[in-house]
Amino acid sequence: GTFDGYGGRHVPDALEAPLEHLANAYDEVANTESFQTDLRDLLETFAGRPTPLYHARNLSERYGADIYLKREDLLHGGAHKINNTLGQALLAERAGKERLIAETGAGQHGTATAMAGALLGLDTEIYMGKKDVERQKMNVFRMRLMGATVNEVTRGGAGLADAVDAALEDMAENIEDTHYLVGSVVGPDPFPRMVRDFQSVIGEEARQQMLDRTGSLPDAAVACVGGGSNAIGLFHPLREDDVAFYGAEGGGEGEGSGRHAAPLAEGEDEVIHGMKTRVIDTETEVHSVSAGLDYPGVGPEHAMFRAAGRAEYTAVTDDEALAAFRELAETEGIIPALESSHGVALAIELAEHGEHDSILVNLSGRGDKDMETAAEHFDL
Ligand SMILES: CC/C=C(/N=C/c1c(COP(=O)(O)O)cnc(C)c1O)C(=O)O
Repeated sequence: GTFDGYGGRHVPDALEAPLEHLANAYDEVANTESFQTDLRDLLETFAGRPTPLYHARNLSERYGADIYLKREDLLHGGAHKINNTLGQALLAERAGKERLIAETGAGQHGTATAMAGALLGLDTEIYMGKKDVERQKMNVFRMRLMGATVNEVTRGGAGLADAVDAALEDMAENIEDTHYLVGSVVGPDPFPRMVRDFQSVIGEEARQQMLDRTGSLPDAAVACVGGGSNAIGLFHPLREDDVAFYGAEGGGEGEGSGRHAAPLAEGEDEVIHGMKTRVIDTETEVHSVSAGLDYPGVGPEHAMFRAAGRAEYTAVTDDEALAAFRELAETEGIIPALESSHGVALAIELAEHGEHDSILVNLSGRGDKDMETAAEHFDL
């Protein structure tokens, strides 16, 4: 489970065996007809797949390029996270686990985990930084409404990385009856490749939809990058194609500000949360206006793509993301999540510079959860 030296399983010995067991269980079950049938049925009838590929005509006209949006914002729960939580929860159920735990920042992964837990009758506990509990209140309420316990994490920076730490500790203590449903392509093997496989439904659908709609593949694929799961889900099925990849990271308050969440564009090679990957440096304070990008590390497959020059990663600042958030709302009547707004901002920049004629953007989630934050920035 490595990606050209990135990834791996950098964990205490006590976790080696349980993770090897999970990896074997995944490899055995994931490709069986029965598992795929159950997962496909839930993705269709519970989550609402396939998601539309929307041609954003107004935005395309404004910038002189064909911009297509993959509408993961229309999924049940409002983001791509449900693709992964249904897959992992089905695995956990088959493994006889009685309890799900998860980390969350934007509360979308926490909500999607609570949905899967309620659906399959599994006890669910979500670890969420105090800072994020306060800025994603609607999602905290939704999780509790579905019977999940939301455990407010106050250690460290009370953010997403601290929630991951707390969840990893819980996993180590309760491995017998508990599955840690990791919310992005991060953590020790098998999590990055397992989450990638569950999110690849995005790129598989979008690839076929582009061919059916336009007769060809897009010149470029663009997605925001927090842990990296919606981006890798779009990129991975296209990795052999002649399609340029652009990842938009949380540039926070900008280069030199010392406050960002852009490990690929501005970090260094390090180990974090059981994986060798790119991490922001120790002098930088992890920050993003969007809770879902507010994480100091990133999936190892992206570190590999960056090192191989297969993808280009750009730090998109809070202000640039907020501007794109508002522009999409006004231009297309679609309110994106603040996370997804980073990808929209990068797509607009690419279109403006005339680098590509057709650009496919992953709209990873909707902005309902961000209304309070947006109201602090826009006096409407
Ligand atoms: C797992 C922690 C990340 C969360 N969300 C991340 C997120 C992201 C970034 O996560 P990745 O796709 O894994 O990079 C993008 N779009 C939306 C709508 C998100 O909610 C969460 O807790 O909901």
